[in-house]
Amino acid sequence: MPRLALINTGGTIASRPDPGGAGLTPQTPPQLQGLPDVDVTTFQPFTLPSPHVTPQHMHALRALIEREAQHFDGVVVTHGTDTLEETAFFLHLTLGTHTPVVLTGSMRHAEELSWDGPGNLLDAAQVALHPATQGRGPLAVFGGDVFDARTVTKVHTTAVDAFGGYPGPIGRIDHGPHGAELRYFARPETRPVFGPDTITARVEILYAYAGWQGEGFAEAAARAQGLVIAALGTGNLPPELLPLIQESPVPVVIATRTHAGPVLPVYGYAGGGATLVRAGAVPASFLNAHKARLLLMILLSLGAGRDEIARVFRDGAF
Ligand SMILES: NC(=O)C[C@H](N)C(=O)O
Repeated sequence: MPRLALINTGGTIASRPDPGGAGLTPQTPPQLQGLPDVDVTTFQPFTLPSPHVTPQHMHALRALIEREAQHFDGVVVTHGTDTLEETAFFLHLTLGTHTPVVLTGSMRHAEELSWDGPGNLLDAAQVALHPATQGRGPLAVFGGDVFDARTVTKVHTTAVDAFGGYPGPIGRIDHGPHGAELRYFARPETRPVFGPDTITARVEILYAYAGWQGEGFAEAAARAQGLVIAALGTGNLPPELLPLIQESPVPVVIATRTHAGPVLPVYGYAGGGATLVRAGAVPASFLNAHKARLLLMILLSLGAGRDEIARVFRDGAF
């Protein structure tokens, strides 16, 4: 019998209206239905709405998976959708296990007619136990789409089809006359594994906008060990930011607030991406700001200096 570890962490997939409370809260972990021939062992490291999940929770989840995965053929993590992509990417960066790990959740709760928890959980379990999932690192499964942890992102606040991210899913699971059919559109890749003992570094994100004069930059640079800026377009900023980045006491990574495409240092006007890179900033490649933050936190927690940080982001070594 295939053995599956089901790790429940909270989110809407575990939520119901709180009697006497203000709204939904995580209460009851979901149960896997539809796979009677699978031996399921359940873990519950925490029960949180995902806006309460921190990198320390991700680190604890990683330790649990590293410890337990060897006893299982697949691991499914149920998680709130708001920060699911951050936990998925943290696990992508830090998990060394070869056992497939799949994250899923739901957009509707168990008392709604459109409850999408059981279907997503079944899909996630079938993906995790499928031989073609071997060697792919942590994945996210939602609405039948299978996503890479590096690119997956929540693209809708309420739709059941809430996950996307350029360039889209790397696989698809459907249920045909012969049962589950899983297809991948890309081959597995090897990836480096980063293994910090603890997550000690503080990294903050600043969000750029037309007319930003750098408000908040100095304060953030004084209390953090690294900064990520969700910049404009290909990674450009208003001119007032250029001297701040030049003199920044901490590494600055430039991501984009645009929803797809790389950060590319092409513009040479003050604050243009080429001038920011010349001033020492590091382009985040295709990572969104909150994933770039996790990578920077992990690198800083491992003691990486500016050159090593720049190399990892530049080479896409993640
Ligand atoms: N659909 C969800 O799971 C959203 C919820 N707020 C959470 O992330 O915990």
